[in-house]
Amino acid sequence: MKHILRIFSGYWLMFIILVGFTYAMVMANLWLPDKMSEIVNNGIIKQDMPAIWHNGLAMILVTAAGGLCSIVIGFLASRIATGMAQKLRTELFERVESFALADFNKFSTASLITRSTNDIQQIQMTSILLLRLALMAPIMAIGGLQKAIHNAPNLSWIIALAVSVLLVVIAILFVIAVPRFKKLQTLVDKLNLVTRENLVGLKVIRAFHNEKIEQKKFQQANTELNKMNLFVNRLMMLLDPIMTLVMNFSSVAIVWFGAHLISSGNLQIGNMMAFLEYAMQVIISFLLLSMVFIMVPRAAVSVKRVGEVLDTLPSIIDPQSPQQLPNDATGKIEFKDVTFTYPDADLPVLSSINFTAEPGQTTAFIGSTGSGKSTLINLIPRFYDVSAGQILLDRVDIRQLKLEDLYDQIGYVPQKGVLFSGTIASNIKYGNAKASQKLVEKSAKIAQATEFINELKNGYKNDIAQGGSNVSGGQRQRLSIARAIAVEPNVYIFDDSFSALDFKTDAKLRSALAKETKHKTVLIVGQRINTIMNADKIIVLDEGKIVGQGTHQELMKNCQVYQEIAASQLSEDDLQKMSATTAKGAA
Ligand SMILES: Nc1ncnc2c1ncn2[C@@H]1O[C@H](COP(=O)(O)OP(=O)(O)OP(=O)(O)O)[C@@H](O)[C@H]1O
Repeated sequence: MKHILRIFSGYWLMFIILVGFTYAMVMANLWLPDKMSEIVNNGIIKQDMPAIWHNGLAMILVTAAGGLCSIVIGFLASRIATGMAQKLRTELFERVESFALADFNKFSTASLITRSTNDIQQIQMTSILLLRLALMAPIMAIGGLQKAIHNAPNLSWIIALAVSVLLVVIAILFVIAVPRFKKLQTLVDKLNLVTRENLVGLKVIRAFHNEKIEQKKFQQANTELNKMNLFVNRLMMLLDPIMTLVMNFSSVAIVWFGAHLISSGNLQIGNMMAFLEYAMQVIISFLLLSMVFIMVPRAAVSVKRVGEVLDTLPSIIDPQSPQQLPNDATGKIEFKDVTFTYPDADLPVLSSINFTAEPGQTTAFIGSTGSGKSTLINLIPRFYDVSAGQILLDRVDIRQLKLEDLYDQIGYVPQKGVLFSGTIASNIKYGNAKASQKLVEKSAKIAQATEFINELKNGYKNDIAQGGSNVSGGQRQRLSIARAIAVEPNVYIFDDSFSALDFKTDAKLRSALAKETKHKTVLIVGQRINTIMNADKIIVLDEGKIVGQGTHQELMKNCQVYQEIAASQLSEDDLQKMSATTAKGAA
């Protein structure tokens, strides 16, 4: 709630104006029945035409003023509520953007989407309702009650009875509906999750012909949501006939008992008519107030869900007193006794990792799947922080650096090429907005992307669709590599980033890259030995531990895990050729 109040405080002036107009509108509405009473008592009964004209004209003017106030209230309420919703959405988006990967795991992606769309929509709708009704209803109820009692005190019990019946009905609805509101939002989350999974995995679903199963899953989530929506809406709809009944019975009772009072000379017709109107105003006010009471808990669920995201502080942030990298920073990376455990996991994925990646050298990582290669290199851009030990960049602990300074040093190429909607050029410049066209073209050239870019109708200005879906996997990888080169970093991280390239392109790219990265620190995760065997240093991982470090030749001699990987990937012929080369090198 503190976030809502904080954002709301920016609209205090509009709110004060809204309160003023609300007061004026209610006063206008409360003034009208008295005038009508005067028309009946003094104009119609006493046949005083000027009184009818005079009061009638005044009523028209006041009605027009009340209508005008209502329009202004509607306008201000919408401005405040939609402005608050926009601000909330922005804050939520910025907070989610600042999350470390560990923070994301606290919420599912689907839930984050529901929270920033559906939940905020819910808050917006309730805010409009609150601003329009929650202020008006109490003033109208109290004012109407006062006026009604003033006009016909003997009939006041009818209002008390009608309001009591309404309150009992609303209390029952409240108790049944409120717990369902929370469930409703969770079901929207679930539907989003199924939809998202289906859209992302569409190709796989088709290929395995699992449309029926997926449709069933979706149907189930959809039906559950539908049932809950139906239940809640039906419950709320009950209010309508009950309210009509209460209002009609109240009118009949007022006319019935009022007629008796009139015939006994204790009440004038005009006062009874005014009482009737005031009674309706009071009943409607209570009804509006109760609607607000029902809507508020529903929005409160959404406020809580949005608040949970806003209250989650990003776990990886700039240090309080950041250190500077030395002026002669070269991109040397040192892992010192690094251990890492994923949040919520029991056992470490990496333990006692010690190595140095020198500038001007390529350090490669190899190991069976799940041995921790990606996890290890993901620690360098601080996607996660180490659980123990230290990672140093040019002798400075990376946690002591400003995140911006750290990212400026790193050119990261993920396993799966990710592009953003825009153009080829905007994607290459993604990490370095100031990159000149010359640098963009040079980066594309090294990444072996020039050939296919030149074939495109608009070249570098060619559109890239959302997620890069209009380019092939290999082209996406090449553009991701160009994007990293355009940053001109000191440290390159390639997380198995060459897997979608054909043999010829791979060779050309590596040779061009070698020239560009001559003085840089290059870290490569590879699945296949022949893609990393020329590295200056190969680090062999097994179950999160380093089991070998050295060149290909050294490891072939003294690292059993490496030998096993080599035996499983290379033919007898290759191995013999390699050992001959090794022997020659040794001699
Ligand atoms: N977000 C995560 N939360 C919990 N455990 C994870 C997470 N990501 C990976 N792991 C676990 O950490 C271990 C190492 O995974 P990692 O992706 O680093 O291996 P890898 O060597 O890169 O594998 P591959 O070659 O298949 O990509 C695996 O057992 C994996 O299940």
